[in-house]
Amino acid sequence: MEPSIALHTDKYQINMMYAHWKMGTHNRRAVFEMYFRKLPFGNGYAVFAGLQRIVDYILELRFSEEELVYLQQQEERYDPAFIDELRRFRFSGSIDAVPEGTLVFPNEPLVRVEGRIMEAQFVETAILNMANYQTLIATKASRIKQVAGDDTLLEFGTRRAQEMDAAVWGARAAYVAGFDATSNMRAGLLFGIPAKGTHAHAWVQAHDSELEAFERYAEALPDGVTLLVDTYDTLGSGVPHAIEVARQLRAKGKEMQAIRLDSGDLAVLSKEARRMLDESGFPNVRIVASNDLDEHIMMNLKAQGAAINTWGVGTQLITAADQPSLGGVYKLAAIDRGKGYEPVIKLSGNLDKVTNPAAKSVHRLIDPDTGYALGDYMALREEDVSGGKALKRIDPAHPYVNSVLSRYEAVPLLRSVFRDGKLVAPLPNLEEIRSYHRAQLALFRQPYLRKLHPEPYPVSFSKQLWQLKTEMIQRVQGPAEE
Ligand SMILES: Nc1ncnc2c1ncn2[C@@H]1O[C@H](COP(=O)(O)OP(=O)(O)OP(=O)(O)O)[C@@H](O)[C@H]1O
Ligand SMILES: O=P(O)(O)OC[C@H]1O[C@H](OP(=O)(O)OP(=O)(O)O)[C@H](O)[C@@H]1O
Ligand SMILES: O=C(O)c1cccnc1
Repeated sequence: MEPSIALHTDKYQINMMYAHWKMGTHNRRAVFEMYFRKLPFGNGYAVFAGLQRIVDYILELRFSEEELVYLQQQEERYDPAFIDELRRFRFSGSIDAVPEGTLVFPNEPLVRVEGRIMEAQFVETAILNMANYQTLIATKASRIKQVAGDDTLLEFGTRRAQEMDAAVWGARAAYVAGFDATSNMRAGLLFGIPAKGTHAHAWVQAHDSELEAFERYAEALPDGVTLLVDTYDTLGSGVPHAIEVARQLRAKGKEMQAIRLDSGDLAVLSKEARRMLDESGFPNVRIVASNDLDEHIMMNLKAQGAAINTWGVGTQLITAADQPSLGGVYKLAAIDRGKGYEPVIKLSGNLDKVTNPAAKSVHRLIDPDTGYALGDYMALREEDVSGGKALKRIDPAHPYVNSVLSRYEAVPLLRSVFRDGKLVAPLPNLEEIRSYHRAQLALFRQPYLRKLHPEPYPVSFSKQLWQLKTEMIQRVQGPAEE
């Protein structure tokens, strides 16, 4: 039994919603922004993903009778009139977000939610849940894609994924970042991702001999068959038997597509298998490799001259094994308590955790001569950044480092998704997102993209944003003593 998704939230959101309602402040307008503070995997960029699911969630957001009954049973003993308020609850606010597939950087607002505080606060948990996971997996997939280059990438992670949602949305995030197909049929059906598969060791084990298993498989699925050759002895029996079946197929006018290696030294085995296939007249039979692969092992295998054309990547990708979470946060930036928006700030002993006040914009500044991105620029939302006037750029970590830029094109990263509860326009489809992502990569010089020790990409503040932040910090802290 799956109730609706409205209670996919932390209880404290309901409690804050209730307290606002009780105090009569629930209709105050507020602006929240989602961002992350630190890039995952030591990468130089992240790939934003998760917006499609956020949009689906917002469109569906309403409390079912079952959920309302459950709320009434809580120890908080919410007022029945509040339960009635929730019965009418719909998201009526506005959302601006960075398109999926965009390369994004620390501290930039990626999703901005504006509306009645009881709505804008409430959606925090679900938005973070979706954007954090999908952005993490898209970023991991992008690193793997960098190593794979033009080789084919298959997403094999479902069996090791953190349950069903992670499997399908992770498969989608991987596809956004350049994977070519997934083994998950449901992801194929839901999102139109090409679905591909070979066979398991069990198929071979279920027959009296490996050759018989291969023959039967090729008989059943003669078009584009891939045979798993490592059940018993990869070079001693698996590859020779696959070659024999490739010959039988050719006699019937068909071509075997590939063999798959799933254990042992993938460099040595792939090179030797390649030689055997080539010498037998099958230079077009591809070699698929799998076995706990990630971008590091793949790079190593390439350095060893492995003859692998297709990479099946599961566990390490779908669980983001080397960094299993992205620390995206959702923070209040401004609130209207009756006199228009007031910016708010949160201080912290940890300076990285001090928030950036006010509703903000973020623009990508492009060099009109080269077409390359020069840096991103965060400003107050009402500042005009498009006008082509000289921009003073302040490095927020080192404010004494500032520069003025006069020749640039400014591309706003946040695009309108919902206005007053209505979806502004349909989101791009998955193929459009993939090609947009490729175009995004092409905007960046290689030093920002390299996997190891990338050059930090500059994200600067406008003078007004910097002044507001410093003034607010001083105001909250009080005057410094001499
Ligand atoms: N030439 C290579 N260089 C670096 N890493 C490799 C090489 N060949 C395989 N690997 C990786 O090393 C790890 C080896 O795993 P392990 O030795 O446990 O596999 P295996 O014993 O051969 O196979 P399995 O345990 O699945 O039967 C895997 O992650 C694999 O992708
Ligand atoms: O290794 P991954 O990147 O997660 O890719 C998926 C793995 O799933 C299958 O293995 P299986 O579940 O049969 O387990 P095993 O090969 O590890 O024994 C397949 O043979 C791959 O090795
Ligand atoms: O199709 C395959 O070869 C496959 C699918 C999922 C996991 N491992 C392998």
